[in-house]
Amino acid sequence: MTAEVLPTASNLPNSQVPEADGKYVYFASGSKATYRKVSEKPTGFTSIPTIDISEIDGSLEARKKIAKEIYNACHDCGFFYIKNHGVPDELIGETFEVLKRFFALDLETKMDAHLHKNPAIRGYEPMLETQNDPRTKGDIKEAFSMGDCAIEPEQNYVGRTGHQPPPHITRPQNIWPSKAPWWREGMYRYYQHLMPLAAKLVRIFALAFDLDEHHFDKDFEFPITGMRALYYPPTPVDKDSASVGLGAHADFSWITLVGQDKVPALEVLNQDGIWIDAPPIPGTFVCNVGSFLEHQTNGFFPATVHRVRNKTGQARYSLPFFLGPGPEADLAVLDQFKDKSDPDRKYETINVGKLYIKRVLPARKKHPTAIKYQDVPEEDWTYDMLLK
Ligand SMILES: O=C(O)CCC(=O)C(=O)O
Ligand SMILES: [Fe+2]
Repeated sequence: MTAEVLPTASNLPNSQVPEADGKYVYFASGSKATYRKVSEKPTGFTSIPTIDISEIDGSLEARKKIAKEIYNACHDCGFFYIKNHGVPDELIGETFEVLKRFFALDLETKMDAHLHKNPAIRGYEPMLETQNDPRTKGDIKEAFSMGDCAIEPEQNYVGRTGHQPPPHITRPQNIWPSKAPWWREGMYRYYQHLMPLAAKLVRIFALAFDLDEHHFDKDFEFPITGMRALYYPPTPVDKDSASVGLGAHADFSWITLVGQDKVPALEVLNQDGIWIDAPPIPGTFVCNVGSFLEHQTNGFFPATVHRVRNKTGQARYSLPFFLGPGPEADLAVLDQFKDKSDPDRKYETINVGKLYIKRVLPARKKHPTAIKYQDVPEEDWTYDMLLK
């Protein structure tokens, strides 16, 4: 699934965007803009499978069955829904109520936790602050991100890892609004349920690859996580308008688990350049492969491109949970994928922390961390720049 690379979108006047003739679709890949040709004879996926994982704690045989289904879905589509995942519906419903309450707060209360105040580039982001698609004015959404932090007590670092946090981590990687303590509580309640579910899925992936179930445990001992609360106001979307909630992109994760409230807006790009809807299905999370897992499978599991366009006239809320290996992990292509899939790919081992920083810093050029290190050449960037 390689994309045809054309001139970057930012260099093109709108009238010349190749997508306008219906033959190409545009998306962001890493920090680059690129296009995919729309197939004349479609053969790609037309819907996203739903996988029942009720037996995720069951017998080895039952878990291998789930693993097989996930394997097929990841190869065919890069996306799948999971149902019977064990996270209570009430908890999910309550969490979305907390999201609505948070985004309805006055700007000043939210800006107290603006992500420019945090070196790890987490916290609150007001409307139009990111721009996944350079042809637009920016992404029409508000967001709040938090994630792994070795020293926030809620994350029980010592209990989970059996050792003390690294001594160089002296300040929290998350930032919270001082006037809304219930926000931190609500986000953590959900996080505490998603984290163990994500860990179980990592073991299912090991089974899917016919590896020891614990094969990836070391890389995920204290993984990089990101949880991003999102609010998309309704936007007018017509054929000629490029207005989007979140521009087309592939995720920078190993896997992502997205909780969606009731309003549909997520669209997934298939191999033919056709957008397939991924509406909310009650009681499910929609999951997708991110670029780390794509790398380890040599592209056999694609990090499928997706975008959000809220055309419904209603407010939409969603809550992706991004899981990646720990920053120290070095990811090689798994042996079984070396002769499969994309022959042009390089099999080099990638370091998670190094790749992570290369992805997040260029996307936030005005962030104080990006400014602080602007004269440092990219090859010298380290993950620890986000911790100081
Ligand atoms: O809002 C959604 O449904 C998906 C969000 C997403 O793709 C992302 O944050 O990477
Ligand atoms: Fe995404």
